[in-house]
Amino acid sequence: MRFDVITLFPEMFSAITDFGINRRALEKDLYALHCWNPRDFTADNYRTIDDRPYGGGPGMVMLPEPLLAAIEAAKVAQNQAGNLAPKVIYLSPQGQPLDQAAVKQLSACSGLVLLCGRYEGVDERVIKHSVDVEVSIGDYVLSGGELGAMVMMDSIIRQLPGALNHNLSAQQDSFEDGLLDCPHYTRPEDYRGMTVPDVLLSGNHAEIRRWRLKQALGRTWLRRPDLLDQRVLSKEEARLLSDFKSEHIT
Ligand SMILES: Nc1nonc1C(=O)N1CCN(Cc2ccccn2)CC1
Repeated sequence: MRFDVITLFPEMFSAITDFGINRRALEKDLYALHCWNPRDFTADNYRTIDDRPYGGGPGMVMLPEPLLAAIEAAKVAQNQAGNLAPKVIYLSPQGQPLDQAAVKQLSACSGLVLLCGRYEGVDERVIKHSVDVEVSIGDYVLSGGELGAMVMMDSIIRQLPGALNHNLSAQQDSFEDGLLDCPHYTRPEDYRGMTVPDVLLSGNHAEIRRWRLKQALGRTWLRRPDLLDQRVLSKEEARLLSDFKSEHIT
C-alpha cells in the first residue's frame, strides 16, 4: 500500500511512522508514505496557498492551483509505483462516515492519495476535478484533515497482511465481525479483590470462545444496539445473546 498525502503539515505524520504497529509495518515495507506540501507547488514569493472566499464570510479557502498541482504530482508518483488509478480521498465533515467495512475495502487498494484540507476548506473545483470520494471520521470539526487521514491510515495498516503479530488479531478486532469487543484480562488473577472470570482460567478453549462471543454480543446489545440491527445472528449467537439478556440485571 502506498499512501500519498497532500498536507501543509507533513511533520504531523511522524505520529503514524514513528510508533508501534505502524512503525514496524513501515520498516517491513508493508506500506509507504509520501507527503506533498502544497506550498512547494506555489509560484509566488510568499508561497500563498489560501485566499478570501468569494461571496464574503469568515476564514480562508485553500487555492485550487497548488492543491491540484500537488495531487497531480502524487498521482504521477503513484503511477510510477505501478498504481495506475489511485483513489483520491478528501477528509471532510461532509464526507461519508468511515466505518470498518470501508476500511476493509480501502485496505484492498494498492494506492491512496489523501487530501488534507485546512481553514474553511478547499476550493470546490478541486473536489469536482480530482476527488473521488469524501470521507468523514465523525460528526465533529477538527482543525484539519491530517488527524482524519492518520485515523484512516492506522485502521487500514492494521488490515495489511503481516502488520499484526497474529493475523487472527485483526479478525478479532472490535467491529471486524460487526460486534463490539469482549472484555480482556491479564495478570494478576486477583487485583484488589477483583478477580478474572473463571472460564478464562479453565483452559477450555471452546468454552472461552463461547464466553467471549456472548460478552461481545451482550456488550453490543447494551451499548450499540444499532450494530445488531445490521447483523444477522447465527443460531448460536442468538442463543448466547438471549442467555446474556436473561442474566442481565438492569
Ligand atoms: N470530521 C472530519 N472528518 O475528516 N475530516 C474532518 C474535519 O473535521 N476536518 C476539519 C475541516 N477541514 C477543512 C474543511 C472545512 C470545511 C469543509 C471541508 N473541509 C477538513 C477536515
